[in-house]
Amino acid sequence: MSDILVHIELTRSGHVGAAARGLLAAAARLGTPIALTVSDVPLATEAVARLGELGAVRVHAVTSDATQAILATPLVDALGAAVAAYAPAAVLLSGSADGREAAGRLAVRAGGVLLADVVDVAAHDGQIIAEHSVFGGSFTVHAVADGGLPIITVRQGAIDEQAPAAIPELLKADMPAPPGNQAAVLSFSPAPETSARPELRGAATVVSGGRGIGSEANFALVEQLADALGGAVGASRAAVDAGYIAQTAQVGQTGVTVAPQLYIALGISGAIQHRAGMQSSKTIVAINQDEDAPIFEVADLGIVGDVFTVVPQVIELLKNRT
Ligand SMILES: Cc1cc2nc3c(=O)[nH]c(=O)nc-3n(C[C@H](O)[C@H](O)[C@H](O)COP(=O)(O)OP(=O)(O)OC[C@H]3O[C@@H](n4cnc5c(N)ncnc54)[C@H](O)[C@@H]3O)c2cc1C
Repeated sequence: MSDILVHIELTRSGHVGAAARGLLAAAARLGTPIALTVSDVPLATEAVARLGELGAVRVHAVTSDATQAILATPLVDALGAAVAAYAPAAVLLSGSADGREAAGRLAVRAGGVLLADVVDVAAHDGQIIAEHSVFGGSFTVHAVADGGLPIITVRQGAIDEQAPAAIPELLKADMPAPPGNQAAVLSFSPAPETSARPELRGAATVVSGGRGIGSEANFALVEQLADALGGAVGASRAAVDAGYIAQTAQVGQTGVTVAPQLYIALGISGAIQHRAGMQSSKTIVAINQDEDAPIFEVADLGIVGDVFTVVPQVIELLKNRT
C-alpha cells in the first residue's frame, strides 16, 4: 500500500490536536498513514502513543527550534523533506489557517496539486478522489489531482471516523533553524482557549444561537445545551453584533465554516450568509418559532416552537439519558 503523509497539528501544550483523528482515518482509507509532527520540543511519548491509537503506522517527529520564529517555513521544509523521503501517494493536512498555508506552499515546492477544503476522500481504481462541498453546501464536486501529488486540506470536523489502532514506528529528525532574521513570539491573540468546551472548528457537535435568543444572559441556554451534548458554541452574526457572544463564535460567510456531525440552530432564521458556514453539517436540527424560516429548508429535523420552551425540555431529556 502507498504511504499517505499526514501533517498532525499539536496544541500549544504539545498534545495531539483534534483534527488528527479524522485525518488519520482518511489516510487509512487511502493507504498507510504516516504522521508528521513539527514542534520546538521533542514529541512526548504520550503523543506518539495517541497517534498510534488513531492509526498512525509511523510517526515522523521533527524538532525545530524555529517553529514559532519563522511561521510556516519550518513546517513546509519538514513536509518537503518527508515528501522526498517517502514519495507518498498523497499529503493530508487540516483545513486550519496553518494547514492551508503550508499546503499551498508545499504544492508550489513539490509540484503538487492542491485540493482545498475537502470534506471526504476515497480511493477508486488507483485514484484518490476528493469530495468538495461548494456554494454553501448546495453542490458536491468530486476532484482528482491530475498529474501531480495530491495535497489535500480537509475541512475540520468533516470526517468523523477512527482508523484501526497501530503500534507506530517512531522516527525522529532535527531541523536546525535556517540562517536569517527570525521573529520572536511575544504573545498569542486570541489567548489560548481555557474553556473545557471543544473548539468551534472541528467540533463534532455545534450548538448555535441567533438573534431569537434575545440577550447575552439568555445565551446561557445555548451554552447549557452545548454542554449537555459535549459540543461547541456558535452564533449567527446578528447574535454577535447584538453582543450576546464574542465574534470568534460567529458561523458563516464572514465567520467560521463548520462541518460537524450535528449542528443545532436555535433562533436563527437561516440567512444564506449563515448557511454558507454550516450547510455541509451531517445532521442539522433547527428550532425556530417561524415555520417559514429558511433554516428549515436545510434542516434534517425542524422544530417549530419557542426555544425557551423546547430547549429546557431537551436538556432535561439529555440529563435523564443513561
Ligand atoms: C456581507 C455579509 C456577510 C454576512 N456574514 C454572516 C455570517 O458570517 N454569519 C451570519 O450568521 N450572518 C452573516 N450575515 C448576516 C445575515 O445576512 C443575517 O442577517 C444573520 O445571519 C441573521 O441572524 P439571525 O438568524 O440570528 O437573525 P434573524 O434573521 O433576525 O433571525 C432570528 C430568528 O429567530 C427566530 N426567533 C425569535 N424568537 C424566537 C424564539 N423565542 N424561539 C425560536 N425562534 C425565535 C425568528 O423567527 C427568526 O427566524 C452577513 C451579512 C452580510 C451582508
